[in-house]
Amino acid sequence: MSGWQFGISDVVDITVVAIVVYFFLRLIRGTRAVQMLIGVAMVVIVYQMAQVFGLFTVEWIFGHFFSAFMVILVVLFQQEIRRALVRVAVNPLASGSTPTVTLLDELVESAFSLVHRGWGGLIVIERDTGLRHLFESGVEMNAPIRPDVIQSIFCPDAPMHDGAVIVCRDSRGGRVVAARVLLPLAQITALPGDFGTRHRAAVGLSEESDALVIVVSEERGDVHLVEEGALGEALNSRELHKALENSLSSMLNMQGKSTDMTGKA
Ligand SMILES: Nc1ncnc2c1ncn2[C@@H]1O[C@H](COP(=O)(O)OP(=O)(O)OP(=O)(O)O)[C@@H](O)[C@H]1O
Repeated sequence: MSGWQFGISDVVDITVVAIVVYFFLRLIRGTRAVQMLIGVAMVVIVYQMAQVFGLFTVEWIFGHFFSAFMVILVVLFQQEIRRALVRVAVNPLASGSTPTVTLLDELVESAFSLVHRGWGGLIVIERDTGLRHLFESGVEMNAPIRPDVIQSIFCPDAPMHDGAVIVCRDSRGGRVVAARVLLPLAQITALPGDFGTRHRAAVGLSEESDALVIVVSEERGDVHLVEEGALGEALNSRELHKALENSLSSMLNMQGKSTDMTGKA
């Protein structure tokens, strides 16, 4: 013990482990992975006790269980691992542009133009997590984000009204870069029973990425903003504008950029 030295590399070591544990716990908080983790912990405890008390057969069985442990962990936590990797693989170009007042206005007007027509819609706003892998399920396009464009996509008679549109920010505000995109669905238990697949798709994508999703309900005629796997309250246009502004400016994490969004000098 006397020869033990605590150096800068130990501080870095402990800090990195603490950060990894913190993000892991944050990632699995409130998910079924917590129950699975408790189950795994119980198996480990039983194995340790079998070793201490010399229970040969139990130790043998659990020893074989642990030889396949890594495979079991990957299978059990595949959803969480996928979500973590997608979040780590952030899009380095996405945060290069500022959401302008025009983008916020256009998003809000587009969503409520669907409400006024009694149509449903899903508008995904890409943030740091790249969503290009989802484009394959839909149709790539390059159109300005405007109420008439969004209406022409989500009109129930239009061939591309099913699925979601994806909006990317650019120097002029934002562009619709894909339509008719299929999103991953959240677990059926993630939402109250009166919400259907449109809302489940919004929650599903926001569980595995940092995208913001505006859901316009065809049935109820209300608008929700979905972020980090949580479906917020129904919002009016002012509330939606405020919520988008908050979420997009917190993503940029730069005070000065909110000036651009509000348009105030
Ligand atoms: N995986 C998915 N990805 C993207 N969009 C989807 C997905 N699944 C369903 N949708 C969209 O949701 C529509 C069906 O919505 P549904 O009525 O089942 O859900 P809902 O949540 O009750 O919505 P609403 O309140 O608008 O009725 C489909 O026509 C399709 O456009």
